[in-house]
Amino acid sequence: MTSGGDAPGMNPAVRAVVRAGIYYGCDVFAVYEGYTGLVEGGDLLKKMGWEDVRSYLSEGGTNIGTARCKEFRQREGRLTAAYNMVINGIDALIVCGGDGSLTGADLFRSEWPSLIEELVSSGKLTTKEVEPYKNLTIVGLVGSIDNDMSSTDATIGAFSSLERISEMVDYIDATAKSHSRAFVVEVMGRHCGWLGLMSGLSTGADFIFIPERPPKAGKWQDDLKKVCSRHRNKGKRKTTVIVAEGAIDDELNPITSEDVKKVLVDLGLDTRITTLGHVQRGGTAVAYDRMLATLQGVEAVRAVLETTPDTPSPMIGILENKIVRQPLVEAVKLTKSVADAIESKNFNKAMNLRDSSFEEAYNQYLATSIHDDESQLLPEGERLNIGIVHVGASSSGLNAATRAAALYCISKGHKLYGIQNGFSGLIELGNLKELNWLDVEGWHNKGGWGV
Ligand SMILES: Nc1ncnc2c1ncn2[C@@H]1O[C@H](COP(=O)(O)OP(=O)(O)O)[C@@H](O)[C@H]1O
Ligand SMILES: O=P(O)(O)OC[C@H]1O[C@](O)(COP(=O)(O)O)[C@@H](O)[C@@H]1O
Repeated sequence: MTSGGDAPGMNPAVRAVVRAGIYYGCDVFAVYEGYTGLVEGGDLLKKMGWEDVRSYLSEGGTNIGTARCKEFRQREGRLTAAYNMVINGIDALIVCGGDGSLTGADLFRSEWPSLIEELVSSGKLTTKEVEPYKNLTIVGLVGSIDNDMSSTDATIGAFSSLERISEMVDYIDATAKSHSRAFVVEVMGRHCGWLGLMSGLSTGADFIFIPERPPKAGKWQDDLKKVCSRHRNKGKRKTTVIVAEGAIDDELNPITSEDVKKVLVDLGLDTRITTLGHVQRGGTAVAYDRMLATLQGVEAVRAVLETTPDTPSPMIGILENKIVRQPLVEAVKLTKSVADAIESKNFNKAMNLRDSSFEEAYNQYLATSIHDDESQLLPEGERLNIGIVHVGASSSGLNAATRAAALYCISKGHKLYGIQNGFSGLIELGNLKELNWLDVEGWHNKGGWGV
């Protein structure tokens, strides 16, 4: 089943589950339209063959449909769902969705014995019919563009969405640069700032607003102006500000794209708002999500086969590039504690709870966007002259890495020299070029090596 908001990679996940299930000797059913499929049953439960998922790897959205199903939130709905599962011979459920869908799945599992009992006592099913269905096995796959689930580094769809946002900001940059305009780009993510942070990092945005690190109420307007005018004074022709849809200030007041636009207009910048909306969920999955969904889909089937009534429901995650099984309930609980930390204004805790690299990524974003010209500078004696050299075949990302290194060096007072012509540049004098702030402007998305 796919449930909640669709995400690129859900189809590859379904394909992997269907094929791995068949490979391991299971009968595999697709539950169409999320939990609605379980509640309504009938044609919405369909046995799948190997061929039924052909071409799913490269298709966006979810072909088996998804929904937000009110009935499943009620015990009555879950009772009908249990009935439909038993009469179709289904004894395990793999749910690909966000924390809501996985919470529902775990509740369903914990209630299962009492639901079965009720189906027998009400005469809908006989003791013999329910005999093989004493327990329900649940496995969670996290499909969401928001990357808001704790205990996993990436959710299925998040990197595709990030890619889409970065592409769209690149497109917007053309107009921004041509007209010397400012753009406020609003991105999705519900209450999670991962898409906002990572797209800020990937597009070299001048400023970002994310819920986990809210700016000071009543002061952020001046800070935004300071940073944007500093960048303009350095010769930058465009201004990009990313606003996560859940952005707030440290008093928990929402910060909207309109609020941000007003500040930029006040600064004298010709400003437009682009709300990216559902293009962020559209299109085919990037290779990373296809790979993640496939590896995790296979692992989900294995987990179904290995789970016993005593094992906590697993959620399939990825940690430091390894596919892992995590206790689903714990992961959901941890995810909810981020929202609680924000609610109680404990923003440091919220940053730490996100995932191991969230805070680090935020600091690296700051280091490469130079929010402050002076405060990071090291004393004269500690400043270095550093060379950066590229040797071997060029690959994408070299300029982005050089830009990041240069901006970091500048913020600390080091000098970064680009060395031309590989190692031979070290031998021949005159191949050094000091990289200044404006030299690396726009290198976050330029191919080749600008040095
Ligand atoms: N606490 C719950 N109990 C039962 N079902 C739930 C619960 N939370 C969510 N669901 C089911 O999962 C569906 C998707 O949840 P939702 O929160 O909208 O999306 P997501 O899974 O992306 O977080 C809901 O429409 C509902 O059918
Ligand atoms: O498509 P809808 O119903 O307008 O929902 C929009 C929400 O869904 C998302 O795109 C994905 O969220 P979920 O994965 O939790 O469903 C959020 O970023 C956004 O807030």
